[in-house]
Amino acid sequence: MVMLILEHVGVQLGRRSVVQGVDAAFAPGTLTGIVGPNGAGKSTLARAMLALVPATGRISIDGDAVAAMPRGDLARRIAYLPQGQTLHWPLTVERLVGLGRLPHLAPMSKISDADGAAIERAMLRADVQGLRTRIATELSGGERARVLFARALAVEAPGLIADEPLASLDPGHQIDVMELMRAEADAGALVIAVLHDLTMAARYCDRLLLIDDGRIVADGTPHEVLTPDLLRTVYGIEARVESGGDWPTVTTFGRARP
Ligand SMILES: Nc1ncnc2c1ncn2[C@@H]1O[C@H](COP(=O)(O)OP(=O)(O)OP(=O)(O)O)[C@@H](O)[C@H]1O
Repeated sequence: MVMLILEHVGVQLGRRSVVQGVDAAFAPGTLTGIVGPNGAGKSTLARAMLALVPATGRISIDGDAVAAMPRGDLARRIAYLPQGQTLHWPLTVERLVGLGRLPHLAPMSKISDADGAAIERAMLRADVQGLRTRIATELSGGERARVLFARALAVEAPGLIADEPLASLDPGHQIDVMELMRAEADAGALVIAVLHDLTMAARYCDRLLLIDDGRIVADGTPHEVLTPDLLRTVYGIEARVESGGDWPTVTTFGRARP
C-alpha cells in the first residue's frame, strides 16, 4: 500500500507556471479522477508525481521524496500509463505487456514464471489475450490503448497513475477500464486517473480534483465538484447536473454565454 502526498507543488515549463501551489494527499484504496480543461496542467501534475518533470515543493510516497528515489523503486511502487503514447518498436503484444515487469527484473535476468503469470493476468484483465501475437504497432488506436493499459497492470504496483486511459476506447472498453481501476482501488491500490468524461469520472471515482490554470479549484466527491456553476466557470459550458442518483450525471448543452 502506498500513500502519496503533494505539498505546495509547482511546475515551471519554460517561462510558464503550469502547476501552482498544489496540496493533496492520496490514500491507498481510493480512485481519484483529475479533471479540468485542455491545458489546465493535469498531465504535468501527473508527471510531477512520478518525478518525470522537475517540481518545486515536496512530493513523497510513504514519506520518501520521489525526486530522490531510484527510478526502479518508484516504478515498482507506482505504475504509470502516459497519455497518447507512440510505439516505436514492432514488438508483439505479449512482449510489450511484458515490459511492465522490467522494474522487477535484475539486470540481464530473464522473465520468471511469476513474471509470466503477472503478464497473463494483466492481458486477461485488459482483454488483450486475443491480441498476444499481434505486432503492437499494427493495432488500432483502441487496441493499442488497451495493450498499454495491460502493460501498466502487469507492473502489479500498489499505485497506478493513468493519464487519459479512456482515450480511443469504445464505450464497452471504457467501462471495462473504469471497472478495472475501481477494482484495483477496492483491492487497496492508490489509483489516480486523468479523465475528460465527467459522468464516467463521477460514476467510478471516490474523489475528483478539478484543475484549472495549474491550480486545484475543487477537491471533493463527484457530487461536491460537479456543479453547474463550477463547470461554467472552469470549462465555459452550460451543463445540467442530475444529482439524484448514486453519482451525478452531466449533460452539456453548449458554450456558456459571456
Ligand atoms: N515543455 C513545455 N514548455 C512549455 N509549456 C508546456 C510544455 N509542456 C506543456 N506545456 C503547457 O503546459 C500547459 C499544461 O499542459 P498539460 O499537458 O499538463 O495539460 P493537460 O491539462 O493535461 O491538457 P490536455 O487535457 O489537453 O491533455 C499547457 O498550456 C501546455 O501548452
